[in-house]
Amino acid sequence: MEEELKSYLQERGLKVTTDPMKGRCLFTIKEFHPGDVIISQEPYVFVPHREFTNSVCHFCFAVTEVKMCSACHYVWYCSRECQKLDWKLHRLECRALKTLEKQWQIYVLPTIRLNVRLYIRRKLQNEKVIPTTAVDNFNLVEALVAHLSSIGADRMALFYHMANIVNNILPWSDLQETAENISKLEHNTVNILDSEMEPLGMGLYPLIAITNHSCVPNSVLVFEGKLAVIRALQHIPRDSEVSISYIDTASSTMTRQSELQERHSFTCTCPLCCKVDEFDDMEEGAALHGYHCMDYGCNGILLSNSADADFICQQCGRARTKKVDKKLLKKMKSKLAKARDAMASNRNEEALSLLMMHEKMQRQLCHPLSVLLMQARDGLIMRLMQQDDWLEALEYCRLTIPVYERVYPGFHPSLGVRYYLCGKLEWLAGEREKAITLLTKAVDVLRVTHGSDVPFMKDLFMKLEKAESGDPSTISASDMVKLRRPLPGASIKLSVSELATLANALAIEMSGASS
Ligand SMILES: C[S@@+](CC[C@H](N)C(=O)[O-])C[C@H]1O[C@@H](n2cnc3c(N)ncnc32)[C@H](O)[C@@H]1O
Repeated sequence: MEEELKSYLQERGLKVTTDPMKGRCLFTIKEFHPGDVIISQEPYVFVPHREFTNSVCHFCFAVTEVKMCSACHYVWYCSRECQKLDWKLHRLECRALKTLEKQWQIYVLPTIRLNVRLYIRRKLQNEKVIPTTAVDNFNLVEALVAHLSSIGADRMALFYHMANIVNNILPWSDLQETAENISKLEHNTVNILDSEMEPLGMGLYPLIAITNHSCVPNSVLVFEGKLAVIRALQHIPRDSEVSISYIDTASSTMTRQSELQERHSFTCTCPLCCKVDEFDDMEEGAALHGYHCMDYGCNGILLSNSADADFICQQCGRARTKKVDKKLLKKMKSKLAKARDAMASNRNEEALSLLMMHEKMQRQLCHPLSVLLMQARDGLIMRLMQQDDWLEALEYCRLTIPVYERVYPGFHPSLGVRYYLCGKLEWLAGEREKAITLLTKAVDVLRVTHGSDVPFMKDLFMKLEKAESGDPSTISASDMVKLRRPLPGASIKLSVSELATLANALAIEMSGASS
């Protein structure tokens, strides 16, 4: 099988090498050009995220009307075809889930299902019920990193608890092996994103998982349904390492480094991370996470040379004292708390107006290129779009463009998707020329990241063509997909709410055991 894999990769201009720091690496043995597909793979196992359980087909990952499996009530399909295609695997899963004792039913979370499916798929491949190929076999899963030695005792206890849940669903599973697999899944599973880079679910792609991370990657991971595709973002000469980004790169070097260490158990030494102590890197961090100059006409970056010193604008020399900021921060916290209260009791108008006030205060505090401000505006755009307030959403969307251009430079899917959204909003606002400019920019970026053949791109090409010909039906309200915050493209951890549910279950079980 190893030889088969080698020749599979060779045919695609690739090879696997090993590096003492990174482990396995994916290398090119031919050159690739921007937009070229480097490698693609169907998932070994995959499940939708909890919030999409009943809006995404559990087999083809289409976001559409789905029907529940009437036997287990856990799995949903868009058609009889999808149900049939999944049946070999789901048959065992279905039998296990429908006989599951009631007290265990609430723990059938996506991460647990992923493990259950991993077990079943391996069993079925061992029994030759499901065929194996060079790129679809459990050996590839076995070769993935698990970082068991760097897992803390608390986390390991949680993995064993999860393994216990899996064992209640599949009594023939092995506790230790499942706990180790959970760690493996944590380090290698990726978020499956839709074309607008919205996370729909998670999948394990053992071949794709050989690709290492860089904060300045030469490639990008995108999805066509559940098919994972790695595309070149630039010219990649032969004998180069293929890299993708595991995280949202819109953050300072220190933030990126701690996220990579915490979530992926390594220290990044990419060209951007190597600059960690340099002045340029500090300035960049201060723009992304720092304060606005007290002269609101000045866009200088503020730096402080000690913990209790004022911040000094590097452009005009004005100082910003921390005392003033404390007051403003207190006001902002209170607005945010009130907005959350309003959201919790569905007082949406009130929540929106509080969030707008909060954003205004944030403008006084944050540098115009701040990612915090950008994220707050993304949240507002989403809320305004949910209320079909296209004009107000456009105002905020325009403000985010320079920040997106800075934090997602070059061919970045998030930038392309943002140009697309802003272009659609400009069209709805009657700004034809601006819309065409933005849709053209979207095409330029997304053609490289997504390729030209996917339905999403065909739709964009058609919209641009219609806009250029002045067709009034180019974009309508139904084209406005509700925006959520894009998540990084690679690797998942258990979500906070999943962890809370499981930790709670663990506490209950332990108190039960001791009484
Ligand atoms: C999805 S795997 C990538 C393939 C991995 N190198 C292997 O041998 O299977 C992720 C793991 O690879 C390693 N890794 C990825 N990118 C790295 C980098 N830039 N520097 C050091 N280690 C890295 C880390 O151990 C990380 O947890």
